[in-house]
Amino acid sequence: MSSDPFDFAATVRAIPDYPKKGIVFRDITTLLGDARAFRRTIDELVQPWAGSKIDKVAGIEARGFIVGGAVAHQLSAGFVPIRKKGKLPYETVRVSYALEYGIDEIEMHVDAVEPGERVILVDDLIATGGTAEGAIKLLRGKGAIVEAACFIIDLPVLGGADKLRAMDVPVRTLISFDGH
Ligand SMILES: O=P(O)(O)OC[C@H]1O[C@H](OP(=O)(O)OP(=O)(O)O)[C@H](O)[C@@H]1O
Ligand SMILES: Nc1ncnc2[nH]cnc12
Repeated sequence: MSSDPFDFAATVRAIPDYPKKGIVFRDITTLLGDARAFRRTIDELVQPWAGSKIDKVAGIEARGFIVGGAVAHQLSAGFVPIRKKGKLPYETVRVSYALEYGIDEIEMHVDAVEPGERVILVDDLIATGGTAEGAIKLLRGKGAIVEAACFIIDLPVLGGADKLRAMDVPVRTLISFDGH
């Protein structure tokens, strides 16, 4: 991997007032569509674990599937989908998580991880951390060891990364944006 600095933030598109007024939506489709940026993003996210034994990568629906699938391939690990409720076909475990307004639920197949397996959680973005916190509860509930949580984008003003660190999960992010 080359060590020249790469401006990851410049490859993410900002959409003001989407999906509602006051939110600046951080659109990663521009990063994903740029072959060099996508490659560099995945290389950079996995860098601390290159060569170490990670059993599985868990990705959160929907954008976490794209990033997590690539990370799993890169680490020669299995992939575990964590989905919004009602989407997985087999028996699941389910957890509620806080949204900005209200609550929702995410699920994982009961047999997706084995006790003691080393897992990295991946999503495109961490905001309040509610979704990732729920995913960590699902993984730990089945005995997995959550080695780290990785996100392309952090919105630090919303405190999500600090929330995960308080759960003893190391957090890796590549870009920080002010505001939300
Ligand atoms: O840290 P949080 O406050 O929990 O927010 C972060 C989550 O929000 C976004 O997903 P979204 O819920 O919009 O779902 P989508 O990927 O299916 O569009 C993002 O991809 C994360 O999964
Ligand atoms: N500002 C934002 N941009 C993209 N996805 C998000 N999920 C939560 N906040 C977001």
